Amino acid sequence: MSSKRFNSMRRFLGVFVGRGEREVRIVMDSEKLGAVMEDKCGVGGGVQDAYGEDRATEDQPVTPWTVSVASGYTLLRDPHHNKGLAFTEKERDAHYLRGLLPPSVSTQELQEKKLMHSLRQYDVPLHRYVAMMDLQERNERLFYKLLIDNVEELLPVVYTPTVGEACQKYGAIFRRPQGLFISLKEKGKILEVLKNWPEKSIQVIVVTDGERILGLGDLGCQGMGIPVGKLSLYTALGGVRPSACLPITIDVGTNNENLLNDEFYVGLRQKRATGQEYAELLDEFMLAVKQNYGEKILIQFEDFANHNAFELLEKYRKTHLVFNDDIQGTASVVLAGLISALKLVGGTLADHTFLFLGAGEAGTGIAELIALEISRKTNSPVEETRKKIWLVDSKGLVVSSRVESLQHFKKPWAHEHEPVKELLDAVKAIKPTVLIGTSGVGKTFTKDVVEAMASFNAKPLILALSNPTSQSECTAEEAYTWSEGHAIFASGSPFGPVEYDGKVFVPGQANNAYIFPGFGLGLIMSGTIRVHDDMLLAASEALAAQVTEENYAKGLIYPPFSNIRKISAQIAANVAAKAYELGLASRLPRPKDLVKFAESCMYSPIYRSYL
Ligand SMILES: O=C([O-])CC(=O)C(=O)O
Ligand SMILES: [Mg+2]
Repeated sequence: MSSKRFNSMRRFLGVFVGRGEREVRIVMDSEKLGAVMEDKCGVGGGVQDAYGEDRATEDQPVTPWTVSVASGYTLLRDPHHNKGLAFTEKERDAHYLRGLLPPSVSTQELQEKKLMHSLRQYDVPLHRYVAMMDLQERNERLFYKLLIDNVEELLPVVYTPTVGEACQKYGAIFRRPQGLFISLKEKGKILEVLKNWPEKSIQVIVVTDGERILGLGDLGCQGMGIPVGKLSLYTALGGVRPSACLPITIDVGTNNENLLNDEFYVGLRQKRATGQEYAELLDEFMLAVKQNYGEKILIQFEDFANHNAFELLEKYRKTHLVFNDDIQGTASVVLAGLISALKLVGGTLADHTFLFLGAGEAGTGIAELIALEISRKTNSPVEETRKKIWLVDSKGLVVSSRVESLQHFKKPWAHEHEPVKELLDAVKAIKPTVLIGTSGVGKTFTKDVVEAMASFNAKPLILALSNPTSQSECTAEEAYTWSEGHAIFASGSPFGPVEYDGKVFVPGQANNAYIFPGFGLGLIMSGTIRVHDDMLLAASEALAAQVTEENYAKGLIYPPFSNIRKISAQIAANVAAKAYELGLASRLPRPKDLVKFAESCMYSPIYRSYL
């Protein structure tokens, strides 16, 4: 066939395939489809489509309606392949784009420059968020290139804290689905719902039921912003390709009266299902996910309320590759900060006394991992090492006289002590060297609390972890001012540098965003089938090792996010190494240099040539 004739055929060869009433047009391009790529990392792999994207593998054939090789106007509307003005002259000829674009040809760098310029025109953070979501829906590679190259500036836009406001207003800003909504209406049909998602080679799912979105409480179905944001970070920070990431929101109703009465609310208008009804939906979901994507699919639980978070993790960690970011990711990032802080405060972890405000997923998760690390390092039983760790909840210090009425996850922390109601009194009684806020309640580290910490510690370690910024236990400025410049401070939401007494302090961001992208990459690239607590310790150690003398000099206990891909590769390598050591990694033979391997697996957002 002459190439001219072939080209015109390619343009018009619309093949209709369908299942049931569903029909989708596929444009066949036999010249370019089918270059088999080595499935090197398990992160990409499979067959490349006409534009070099990774598609189905032999194990996971593409169902007919998902192959779409676009050209012309459709190509400009396809966010996975669109390059906008960066289509070259030759590409414009080859893909029927002539006349559909203005004459100027741009580079990806120039596009970035223009976008950063226009983003900076918006004063309202939510407007920047919406602009970034629009970009993601228009030109995915440019979105990731921009995010990777400007990570410190854009993380607070697509992630915490702005994503919190986006969830609160999700009904008003919803445009197009960025993930799957699985509600009680889909009970009995979840496997079918999963098949509706256009991408088939999914490697990581972030799922929420919206009951505890950051420190903002029950946002029901509007919690979708969280899985979407977390998975953007999986790609930007951890290098997992976007088409392998699936955000899911499970909607079992909401107890948030404001949302139930909001005419723009997008979720089910009913009170939350609980008990057996909830458990059955989750069971069906977990089963369907494994059935559809196989044993090695990573499921990250995010922002579930305490009672469900612990139960789901406990239940499914034996049968699935599951990771709870709020319990385990937060624990790992905080432990990393504590390990690196030892360089500034001296001693070993075992020499310190820890007091938490907040005894939920984050608080008890961190406490348990600290106890485990000390137990490993000192060869003492974890029941012993827990004794230097104290928790305060809404009723006061967690003590043994309260044990009967405590939720099960608080019981291990009910030590012998007389009852103490207020945080300030607990600080004075316990005299902790480290104070950690995980209660989701803002402004609880008062001037008195911080002053008390500074009165018996030369360098009090203060971590205000609750998100978003409005829920932070104190601000960076408050911590430095009230401790007269002595505090070592880090927070879950970002704060800018603070000048106190002629010195500039740079607060670190103790956010699980440091951990989960690299952690997930490590699991995926090694084909790990179960998460083990020792992998969390391995991730913490890798992160702590990335803090430099220059960072310490500024009071930082975390490395800057600008190096995050390098850091993620180190975390991934340490996690994978531990998985191999524990016999939980299925990719054999083990790659020799795991750091290099992790780097080689990472998705690059640089445009590909379509010629
Ligand atoms: O999303 C974040 O910034 C950290 C986190 O997991 C939470 O606060 O629930
Ligand atoms: Mg979370």
